[in-house]
Amino acid sequence: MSDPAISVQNLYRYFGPLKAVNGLSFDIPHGSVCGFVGANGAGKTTTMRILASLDYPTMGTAKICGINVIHYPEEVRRLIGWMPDHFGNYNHMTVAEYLDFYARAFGYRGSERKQRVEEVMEFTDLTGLADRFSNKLSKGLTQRLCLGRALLHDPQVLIMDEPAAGLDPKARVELKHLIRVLAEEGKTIFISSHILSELGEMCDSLLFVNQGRIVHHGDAESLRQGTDASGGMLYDVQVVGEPSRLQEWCSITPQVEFLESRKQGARIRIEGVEGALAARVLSRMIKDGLEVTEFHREQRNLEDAFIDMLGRLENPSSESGTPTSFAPQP
Ligand SMILES: Nc1ncnc2c1ncn2[C@@H]1O[C@H](COP(=O)(O)OP(=O)(O)OP(=O)(O)O)[C@@H](O)[C@H]1O
Repeated sequence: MSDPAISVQNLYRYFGPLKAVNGLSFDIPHGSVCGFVGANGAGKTTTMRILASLDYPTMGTAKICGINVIHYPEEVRRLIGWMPDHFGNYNHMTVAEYLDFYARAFGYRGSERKQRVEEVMEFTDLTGLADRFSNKLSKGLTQRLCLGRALLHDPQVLIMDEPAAGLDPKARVELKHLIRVLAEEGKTIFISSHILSELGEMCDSLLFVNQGRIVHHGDAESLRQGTDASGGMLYDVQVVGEPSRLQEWCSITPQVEFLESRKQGARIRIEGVEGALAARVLSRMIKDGLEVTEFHREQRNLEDAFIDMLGRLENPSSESGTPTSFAPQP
């Protein structure tokens, strides 16, 4: 059986006392797209930098297509395309010159180099901008240029750190399209992002990391369903008058949690997944004098699932599934 495209085993990276990566293990099969998700400071960039052979782990192993990144960084660099979250640019270098410079660094010569630069500009839709100064591009075009640079040597594995950060919706759609095309070509893509809804659409699997540890590895659908089953149902509730009354009511009512204020109400969670329980909660709200104008169930999205997961980590007792019962009121 062939080695996974990316394999990380018991990976640790300490910065003094700070455990930025704290025992990560995961495999990503060839030809799949894996989203790497976590709060700021969770250890994503550090992990990706190790995989890109730019940093050493304190302990553990990381392999690309079976090749150890610590022992064989040169070989690994031939296999990966690295798109960092921030990258340097040069004054007075056009798009074509910029790509040509990197193609030369990758060892391409003569007509092969020219052809490779043209192919990459075509793929990233930069051909019409070949003579533009590379440091004068919009954020979206700059990201496409950075992707082009990462693709010059036609790598099997792409590691992308927050490629969609700071992009407007149109540029995000364009980037997503390019990632989809690369995935269809069979490349393995490991991508970090804070925009979970977009990752859910394009990734075969999602890897959630918190404080340097993996808290979930699975597909987006199972995450939505799994969290749904244990994390209850979400409702949008609109009321007449002060929404703060609704918040107070939630704080004294078992099995109901206030999640966030909204213009005329709030988003709340009702524990359990039975419709009958939601009906009892609504009836109790009304009996308790809240003037409810709207009450409807909301679809859980990946952000909800992630926040829930973090909440359960911080408060493991809420995972037990044995909350105080919400008894029907006489
Ligand atoms: N070179 C370094 N020296 C000291 N601490 C570092 C260094 N690099 C990262 N850290 C710390 O390690 C932790 C993990 O950082 P990392 O950049 O990997 O997180 P991240 O998940 O990528 O966060 P973000 O989403 O904000 O980019 C953070 O607390 C960060 O401050």
